Amino acid sequence: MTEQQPVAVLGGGSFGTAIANLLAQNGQHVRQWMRDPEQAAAMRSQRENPRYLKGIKLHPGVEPVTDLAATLAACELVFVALPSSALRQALQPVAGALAGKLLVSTTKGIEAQSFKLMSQILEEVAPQARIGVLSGPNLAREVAEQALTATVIASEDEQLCLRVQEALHGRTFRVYASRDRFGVELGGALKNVYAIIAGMAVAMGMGENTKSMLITRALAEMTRFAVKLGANPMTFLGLAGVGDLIVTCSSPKSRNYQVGFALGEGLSLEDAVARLGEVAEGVNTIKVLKAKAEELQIYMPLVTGLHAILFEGRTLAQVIEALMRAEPKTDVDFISTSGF
Ligand SMILES: NC(=O)C1=CN([C@@H]2O[C@H](COP(=O)(O)OP(=O)(O)OC[C@H]3O[C@@H](n4cnc5c(N)ncnc54)[C@H](O)[C@@H]3O)[C@@H](O)[C@H]2O)C=CC1
Ligand SMILES: O=C(CO)COP(=O)(O)O
Repeated sequence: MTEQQPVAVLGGGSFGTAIANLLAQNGQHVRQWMRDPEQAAAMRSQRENPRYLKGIKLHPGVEPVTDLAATLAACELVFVALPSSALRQALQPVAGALAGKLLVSTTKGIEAQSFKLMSQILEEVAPQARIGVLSGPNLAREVAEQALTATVIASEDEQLCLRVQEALHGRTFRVYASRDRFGVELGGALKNVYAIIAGMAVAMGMGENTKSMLITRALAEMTRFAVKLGANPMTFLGLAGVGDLIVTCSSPKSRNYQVGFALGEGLSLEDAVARLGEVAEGVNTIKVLKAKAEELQIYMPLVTGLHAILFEGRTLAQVIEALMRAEPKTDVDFISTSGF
C-alpha cells in the first residue's frame, strides 16, 4: 500500500495550528513548519502551541518541523498561514521548490508599497504553482475548539478547490467554493481595518445602534473599494465578506478588535500592538488602504477617519464629529437611482 502524502502548513501561529489540527482530525498527516526551533521543540514535547494557542491539544497527526525545503519536498498541498509582512521573505528563498504545488493562502493582509494580495505574491514567487485562497469567519481559537464553522476556498482551479474541500471539510468545518479569488481575498484583508474601529467603539461604551451602523457602513465602504478594483460585489454578501466582517467586528477574540479596544481605552497604537503580542493585520492594511483610496479617489470615510486618529494626530471626538456631520448619502450604492 502506498503511504499517504503529508500536507504542509507554513506558520507556527494560532491559525496555522488550528488548520493543522483540522487537517489531522480529518486523517491527514501534517507537517507544520515554523521558523523557531524552540517553539517546534516545545510543541513536540508539550503537544500544544503554548505561545499562540494555549490549552488546545495538538493532534497526534501534526508534526512541528523547521526544515522548510524538506517540508515542501514531501508535500503537494501547502497551506500558507504566515503574517503578510513575512510571506514573501519566507518563501522567496524556496521559490524553486514551489513549482507544481497547490498553494493555499490563509493570510489576510496586503503588501505595503505594492498593494499586492498574498495570492498575487504567491503567483509572482511561484509562477508554476496552483494558487487558492482560504478565507471566512474563522477565529483560530474557535476553529481549534471545534465550534461549528464555515469558510471559503477560492480559486479558478476547480480541482484545487475540490482537493481543499476534501482535506478540510469535516464534522465541524464546512468549506464552500468560490471562483472569485480576488473578491474573497480582498474581503479578508479589508475587514481587519473595520474591526479596529469596532473595538474602539465598544471600549468607548457606544451602543448597539452604533455597532450596527459601523458594520453596515463598513460593508458599503469595502464593497465600493473592491468594485473599483474590479471585484464582484456579490462576493461581499458571502462568508468571506459580510461573514468575516461580522465576526471580526463583534468578537473580543479578534486581535484587530483587541487593538481597537485598547486604543479606545486610551493606549497608543504602539502600546496596543505590544500588549497584543500577535499579528493584527489591520494596522498595516489601514496605511496602504488609505493611500490607495486617495490615489483612486474612492470615498472611504471610515478608513480616512481611522487613519487620521492613528497617524495624523486627530482625536476620536474630532473624527466622530466629522463623520456624523458629513453630507448625507444614499444607503446602498449599487441600487440604480431610478430604484431610489
Ligand atoms: N488567528 C486567526 O483567527 C486567523 C488568522 N488568519 C490570518 O492568518 C495569518 C497568520 O495569523 P496567525 O497565525 O493568527 O498569527 P500569529 O500572530 O498567531 O502567529 C504568527 C506566526 O508567524 C510567525 N512568523 C512571523 N514572522 C515570520 C517569518 N518571517 N518567517 C516565518 N514565520 C514567521 C510567528 O513566529 C508566528 O508563529 C494572518 O494573516 C491572519 O490574518 C486568518 C484567519 C483566522
Ligand atoms: O480573520 C479572522 C477571523 O476570521 C481573525 O481576525 P483577527 O486577526 O482580528 O484575530
